[in-house]
Amino acid sequence: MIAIGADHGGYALKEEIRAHLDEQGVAYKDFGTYEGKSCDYPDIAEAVTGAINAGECERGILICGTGIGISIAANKVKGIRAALCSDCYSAKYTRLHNDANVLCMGGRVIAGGLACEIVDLFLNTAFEGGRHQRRLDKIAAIEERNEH
Ligand SMILES: O=C(CO)[C@H](O)[C@H](O)COP(=O)(O)O
Repeated sequence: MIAIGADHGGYALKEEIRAHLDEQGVAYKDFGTYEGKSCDYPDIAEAVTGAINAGECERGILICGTGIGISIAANKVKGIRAALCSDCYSAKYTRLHNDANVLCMGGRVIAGGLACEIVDLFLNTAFEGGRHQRRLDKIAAIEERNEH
């Protein structure tokens, strides 16, 4: 199960991605926003990352206007590795090397066709492990050391 969410800046792109996921037969849960009205991206980031950390969803897709604010918010949550992607190479390698569990995109930055290609790579590429696991362990250790 994939968690998906967007603020008003990402709403239109979220709807395009939902249609794409429906076509592909990918199961997802939509955490809003459910209309184009102004809302706050940290609330959406917290809902989607909460579903991942609760084990309800495996991975998430988050969209705001630039993708930046929502990725900053998502990366505040322990255990979340959120990657802002605007190209296919980054989407592939953030799975291979970073085991990213949240994909972030900018609804005011990229078009629907490219975004759907990015989503497919994010969902269908496996983590490589090996030396990359050592680096993820170091990221987790930073989280532990900076917990208050
Ligand atoms: O991209 C974003 C955060 O990084 C937001 O979508 C953006 O800041 C919203 O702006 P506005 O309220 O002017 O529509």
